[in-house]
Amino acid sequence: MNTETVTSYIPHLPTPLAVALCALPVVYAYTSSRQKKALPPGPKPLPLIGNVLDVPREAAWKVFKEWGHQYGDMIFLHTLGKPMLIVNSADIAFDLLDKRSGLYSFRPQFAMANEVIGWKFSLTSMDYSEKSKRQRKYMASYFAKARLPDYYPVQVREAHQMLNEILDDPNDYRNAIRRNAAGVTMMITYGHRVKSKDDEFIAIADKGVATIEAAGAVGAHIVDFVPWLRFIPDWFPGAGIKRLPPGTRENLQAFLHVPFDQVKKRMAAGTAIPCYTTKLLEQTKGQDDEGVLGTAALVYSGGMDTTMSAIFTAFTLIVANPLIQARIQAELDLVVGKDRLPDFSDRPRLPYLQCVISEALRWGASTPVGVPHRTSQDDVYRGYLIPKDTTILANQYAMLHDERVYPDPARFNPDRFLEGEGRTPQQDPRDIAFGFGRRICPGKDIAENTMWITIACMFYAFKITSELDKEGNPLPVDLEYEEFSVRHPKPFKAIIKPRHDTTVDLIRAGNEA
Ligand code: HEM
Repeated sequence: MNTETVTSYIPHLPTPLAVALCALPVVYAYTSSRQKKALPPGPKPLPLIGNVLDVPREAAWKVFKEWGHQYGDMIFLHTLGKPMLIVNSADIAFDLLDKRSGLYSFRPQFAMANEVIGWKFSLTSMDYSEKSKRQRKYMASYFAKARLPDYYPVQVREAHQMLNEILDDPNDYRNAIRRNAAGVTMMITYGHRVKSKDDEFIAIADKGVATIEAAGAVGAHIVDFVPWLRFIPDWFPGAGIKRLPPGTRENLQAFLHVPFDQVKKRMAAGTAIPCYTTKLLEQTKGQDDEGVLGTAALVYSGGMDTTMSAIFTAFTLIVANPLIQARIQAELDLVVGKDRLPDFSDRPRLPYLQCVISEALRWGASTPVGVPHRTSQDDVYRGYLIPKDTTILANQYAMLHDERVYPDPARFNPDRFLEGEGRTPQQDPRDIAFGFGRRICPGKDIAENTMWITIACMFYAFKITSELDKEGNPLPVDLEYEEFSVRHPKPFKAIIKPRHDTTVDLIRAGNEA
């Protein structure tokens, strides 16, 4: 399954906007005591159907950003008996989701995805609780900053293999980049080496991740609003309301169990490669296999498509801006020299490349509305009531393209983050792009490292341009996105050539090391 077709339903980001798009809307009813406080502004709801017709079906984050000019940075919508607050500014997101995270760390619940298909195992769909805290701890300990150097060798090896694959078939560069990211994920999670893009475990994982598609627009199913309907057996007349494409549940179960069971077998045989799953199984001593299995699957389902999106944004923008590419390469040549490929030890001496990575995370806004949060109690903020059970959409796209914070936001300009010589770098986009508070992305640093080594190796080794016109000039790169809950820049044909005579030998030698 091609990832691009899967992105709209990545379970990590369960098409949150669909909440506002579905049938059976009911305008939220407020108790008289709450009515004393005003709700934040927003488009006027219609009787019965609330704001359902107001919410655009495509790239709603862009429209929400525009609405900000009319309603401000907090926009309230009435949908399906579930109120929704769109937050357009980072300052408000920090105030609510970080500083008041005790009230803002639940998740909205979607019965079709969670109960009927089976995604309730996923930390992303769990309310803040002892269970979710425990699972976050598993991930936080394994992906803690101090442990990240342990994973450098895997990330470097996979990046080197990617360079070889691109040398062999430059036209298939996207699959080489994808195999590289999948290779890192599978090795770190299950100790499984991905040798080719046709790897069996990747096929199982992709099919598993794709099962969330069966939820359609999450919220588009009646079980999302009448959750007890999920208990009706499939044979019961009318149970078609929750019928799934054949194989959906099985594919999800295979994704959860096949790689996990293999690790267990290898552990029993003493042949397991140390990885997330072995470490957590040893640590939990059979007391929480479900938590280990679920969080292991989340490393793939939550981390793959998002990391790919960020890498492809950086790749596309660097190719689209030849001067930026030349600057990256000049910096790499100076620091790395001509006799080896880049390594993590070079990173502190490559400040411009770091600015490019940060700017790609900003510009691409991979997860434009993050993963929705939900309030566990009523709150009052800036004089407005934010009722209990309000779904909070942090509009990261609007925050990362906020002209008050990032002047000329549509321009890809890594210089915004340069330090020194009297400069004041603009707000670090990593504080926004990975979410907020108690639910902040636990994979943010490992994701950035995979992105960094991939881009460093790619542009150290290759000069990359877009297709040429008849006069031999590069054609402009299409900078449009496929707009899903994980956004991807559109694929384009690139011309990829080794930069120096010696580069081919370096790449081939890198693969053998
Ligand atoms: C560039 C890559 C990535 C981006 C942009 C990204 C973004 C995000 C965002 C915005 C959230 C929601 C945070 C919130 O609720 O406020 C999130 C949650 C999460 N991410 Fe990532 N992520 C990336 C990579 C990864 C990786 C590599 C992993 C696994 C190692 C991962 C695992 C998770 C998990 C498990 C959650 C749910 C946390 C929870 O619900 O408590 N992500 N991510």
